[in-house]
Amino acid sequence: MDHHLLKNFLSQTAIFQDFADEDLDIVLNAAVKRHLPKGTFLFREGDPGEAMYILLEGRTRSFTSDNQGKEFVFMIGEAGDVFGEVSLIDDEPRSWSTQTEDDSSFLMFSKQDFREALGALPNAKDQLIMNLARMVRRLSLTMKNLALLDVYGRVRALFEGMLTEADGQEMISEPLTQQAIADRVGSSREMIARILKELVFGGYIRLENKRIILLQKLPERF
Ligand SMILES: Nc1ncnc2c1ncn2[C@@H]1O[C@@H]2COP(=O)(O)O[C@H]2[C@H]1O
Repeated sequence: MDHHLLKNFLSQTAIFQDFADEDLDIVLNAAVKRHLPKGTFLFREGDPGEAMYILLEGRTRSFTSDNQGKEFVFMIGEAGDVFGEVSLIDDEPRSWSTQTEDDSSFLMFSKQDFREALGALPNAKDQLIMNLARMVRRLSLTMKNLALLDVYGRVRALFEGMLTEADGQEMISEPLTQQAIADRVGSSREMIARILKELVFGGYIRLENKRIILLQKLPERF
């Protein structure tokens, strides 16, 4: 992407959407473009925060894990999402790990450039606060689902948030393994295998190359 396309891209991200043209130049001049192959860690939970990233292309997975390797995936990041600003704001370690799911490219801002750009751009702080507010809301919803829904309810909420329409069919076009579903709802692969089997048996879904086709609305309860 050249400078003009990058500016256009930034102006459509949640964090830089209302920036004046010359402010976007300041932001871009502070950034370095990085390409990271699939499976690269942007950072690991507990690392010191050295940089902030904006995803240009590709996908990321943000998660926390225990020392047995069990993971809980908080979010799948897409183009325009921001990663790593929290540690640059509060100087505390990274709150979770983020890894690329595909070959991905980013704009990277070092801690120092991030702070200088913030100082030079009066509305940057407001936008960051808005972004933090979105994070809190997202986290509240995740907590609510974990606390109040059973595993089937969390699977249903996950699927409903991922459904898209293609060729007159509702489906989840992102290929999902049973383990990936388990990691996103805080359950085990075995439990997810059981739920999927019952949903197929009940005529609610069809599985096709790790993709899920919705045949009828998922039941409230299971
Ligand atoms: N609740 C959340 N919703 C979305 N993104 C988050 C949330 N919590 C943390 N992050 C992002 O994940 C990053 C992990 O490293 P940092 O703590 O530096 O900065 C964090 C944010 O960019």
